[in-house]
Amino acid sequence: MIRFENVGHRYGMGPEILRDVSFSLPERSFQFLSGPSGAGKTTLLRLLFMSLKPTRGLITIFGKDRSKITRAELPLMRRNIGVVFQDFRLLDHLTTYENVALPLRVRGREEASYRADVIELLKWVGLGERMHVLPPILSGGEKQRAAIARALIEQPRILLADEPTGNVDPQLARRLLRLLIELNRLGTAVMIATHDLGLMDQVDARRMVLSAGRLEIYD
Ligand SMILES: Nc1ncnc2c1ncn2[C@@H]1O[C@H](COP(=O)(O)OP(=O)(O)OP(=O)(O)O)[C@@H](O)[C@H]1O
Repeated sequence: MIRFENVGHRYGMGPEILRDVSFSLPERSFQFLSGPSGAGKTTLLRLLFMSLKPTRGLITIFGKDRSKITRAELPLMRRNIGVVFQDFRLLDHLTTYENVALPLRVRGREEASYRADVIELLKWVGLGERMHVLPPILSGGEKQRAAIARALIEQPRILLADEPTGNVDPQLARRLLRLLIELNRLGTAVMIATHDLGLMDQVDARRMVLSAGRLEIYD
């Protein structure tokens, strides 16, 4: 589904942050991405989401050469990639329901065509009772689940989550992890970037570890 071959990245004239990174992400796979702070996890996620271009190497995303994907093609390609950012990026003036529905609204879909899907997804992440609340009133864990629902509303083939359990207590972190495992069971590939060793120990999944710009994979 996605392949990196000898990918390197540097910001401007700075040092190479990622070096000779090679891996493939199969359909329906589940993996953790870890490594010390500053190791390049967010950079790797940005390359996957196509918000950065690699400075060298080859990336193939859904069968297409990344270097040949035009700006005009990006929105359509990105519908296959759900992202949960570290800071959630929910819009405070929209309700939870409206935040989750936003990607569809932006695309010009009629509300009647998606309303039931948004409600079902909100119930699935456990926010059925919170859908008319504004994000500033949600708890950290509820915001996290709202961000996950928004990332999933277009039924992406892969979900990328950057430190999804960074701001929640261990019990909530376990619940979120169960949600992501269930999502994976239903067919979506999942990549979780995290420092949290305790979280990784709860699942027997592939570990991709970045250190000093290089990637080691433990299957
Ligand atoms: N836009 C940028 N311009 C220049 N340097 C950057 C930029 N973004 C990140 N870096 C540098 O690239 C390196 C890797 O950063 P990145 O955010 O990918 O690491 P990370 O593993 O996600 O870290 P953390 O776990 O702390 O979030 C760091 O040294 C960082 O300072």
